[in-house]
Amino acid sequence: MLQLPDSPLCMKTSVSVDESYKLCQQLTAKYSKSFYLGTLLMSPAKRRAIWAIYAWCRRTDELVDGPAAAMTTPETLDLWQQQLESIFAGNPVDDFDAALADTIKKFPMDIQPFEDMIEGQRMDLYRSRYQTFDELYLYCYRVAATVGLMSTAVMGIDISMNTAPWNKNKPPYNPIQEAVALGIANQLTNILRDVGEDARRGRIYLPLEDLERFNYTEEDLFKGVIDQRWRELMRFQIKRARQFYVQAQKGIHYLSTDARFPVWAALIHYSRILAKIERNDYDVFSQRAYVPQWQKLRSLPIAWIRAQVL
Ligand SMILES: CC(C)=CCC/C(C)=C/CC/C(C)=C/CC/C(C)=C/COP(=O)(O)OP(=O)(O)O
Repeated sequence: MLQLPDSPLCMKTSVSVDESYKLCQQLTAKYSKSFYLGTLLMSPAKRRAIWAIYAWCRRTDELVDGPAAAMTTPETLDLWQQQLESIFAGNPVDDFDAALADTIKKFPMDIQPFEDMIEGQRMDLYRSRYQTFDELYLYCYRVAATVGLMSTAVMGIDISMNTAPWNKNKPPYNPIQEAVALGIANQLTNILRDVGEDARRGRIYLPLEDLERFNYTEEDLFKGVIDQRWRELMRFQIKRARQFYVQAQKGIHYLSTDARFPVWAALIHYSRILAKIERNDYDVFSQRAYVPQWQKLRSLPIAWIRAQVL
């Protein structure tokens, strides 16, 4: 279980910045093997920054999704927000924060996506249904697109992609919409993969308006009914997620050269989960759409080629 301070603002970091990065690295490697491998393809400075961001996001998520989540109240998130402000003011509170405070100094970024992510976790505290796709989009924006914005600030953009002679006076194109789209696509994929697991916790992330459109009820979902209505509903959801992947792809060549390969690798890997759901005939109730390690490895050369030519 992750260590979260009881009374965060009273604590002080007891480790050096390097040790703090090490803690963030270990946490990243422990919780997300493939994400961690992706960061190894980046320059040392950027990869450390991504570990610091990942550690903060994971700890935020853990507050409402982890083993101690039953103890989390809105006040816990208020304290977490204050701790965030303290990090941004250059006063790290606990041992993981020192790395993030250093990252913010080296890669200037806005506090807004971090605050938005806390708001997203707050939604998980009081909501277990989303009526419309717009409502779900807001949730996905807060818990996942924010990660895209934070990471893009670290990965940086490639000025040479942006400076045709006739564009010299224009600011370089920053692929913010595309970064947001990848976060949304990833989160929608996650939601589709985890329908069964979420239902067992009484949660439905699929918009209820979509259930209604395909004449599929909440009760059907809790029973795990797989029929023509369900398959049509899932086809619709998968198509929507893929549209966000397509939008995201268009932004990758604006990123700095060393970031393109890991981002392509992550995009290909995550979108494969959708194909896996199709291959499982849309059964997301009794099996988890899982992409085996050898398939992840197989997509690396494809990702590499795309990063060079697209
Ligand atoms: C495309 C452009 C221009 C930039 C890229 C910007 C990036 C990196 C976007 C990706 C953002 C991202 C990683 C969002 C997180 C989404 C998500 C659903 C994470 C799931 O995390 P885990 O819960 O650890 O997943 P697993 O359960 O699959 O391990």
